[in-house]
Amino acid sequence: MYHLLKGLHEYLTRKEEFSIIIIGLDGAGKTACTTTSHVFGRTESHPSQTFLEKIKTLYNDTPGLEPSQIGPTVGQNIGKVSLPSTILNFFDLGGQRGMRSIWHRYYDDCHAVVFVIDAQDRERLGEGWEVFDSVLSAPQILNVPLLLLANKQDSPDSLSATEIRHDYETWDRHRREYARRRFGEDEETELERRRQRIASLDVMGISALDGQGIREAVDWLFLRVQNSRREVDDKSSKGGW
Ligand SMILES: Nc1nc2c(ncn2[C@@H]2O[C@H](COP(=O)(O)OP(=O)(O)OP(=O)(O)O)[C@@H](O)[C@H]2O)c(=O)[nH]1
Ligand SMILES: [Mg+2]
Repeated sequence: MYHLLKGLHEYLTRKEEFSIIIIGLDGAGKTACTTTSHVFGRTESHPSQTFLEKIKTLYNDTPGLEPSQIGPTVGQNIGKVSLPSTILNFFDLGGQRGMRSIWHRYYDDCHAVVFVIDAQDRERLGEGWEVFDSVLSAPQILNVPLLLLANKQDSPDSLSATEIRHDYETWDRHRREYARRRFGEDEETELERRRQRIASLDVMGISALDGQGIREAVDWLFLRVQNSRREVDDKSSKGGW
């Protein structure tokens, strides 16, 4: 009887779990972790305090670390945020060039993607957009909620979320014009698909250091993963798959 009641209680109070990956160029400010980094079985520790640590600090009451303790992520950092009905599992992936090739391994199982851009580093925006563009076009995550975060809003040199969106759209227009001159017209369906993806893209300004915008970003993720789960459930109950 005890086991039956325990099982029933666990069933009724169980939380839905979602996986969210945090990606972007090295130095964008994704990390924030005292958690361990797992590199194909090896375990290393890279303490730092930025986006992920700020989330953990705000939601889990764990204190963040000093910025001086930040180190580049090798592999991944993991953060778990427990909300009343939901658990969000964040996977912060290393953004150095050699690390980016592992991102796609997470695509199949993630429920949302966060791409962090350093809004104060104008020199690396172009490199950031090239990488962002390849993420945007990855077939496994075409229908997965995607949030672009313009980090480092505490810095007076930072571009705002609106300016960051504009910069990406300008970069994208130039890229398409260049490709058209070199290779001819893009396929219409591909163009339309990209247009829709970019039009529905949400861009938010945050500061991982002082915390501005972090709660709004987590709220956005919470709502979007719930909604896309509901859409999937609706489709499968209607035999849509
Ligand atoms: N001013 C300011 N600096 C920040 C912010 N977030 C991160 N930084 C700084 O940016 C640098 C890089 O931060 P990380 O969190 O290590 O960057 P990352 O994106 O995890 O980099 P990789 O692990 O190499 O992919 C550190 O020196 C941070 O202190 C922010 O919101 N504002
Ligand atoms: Mg990192």
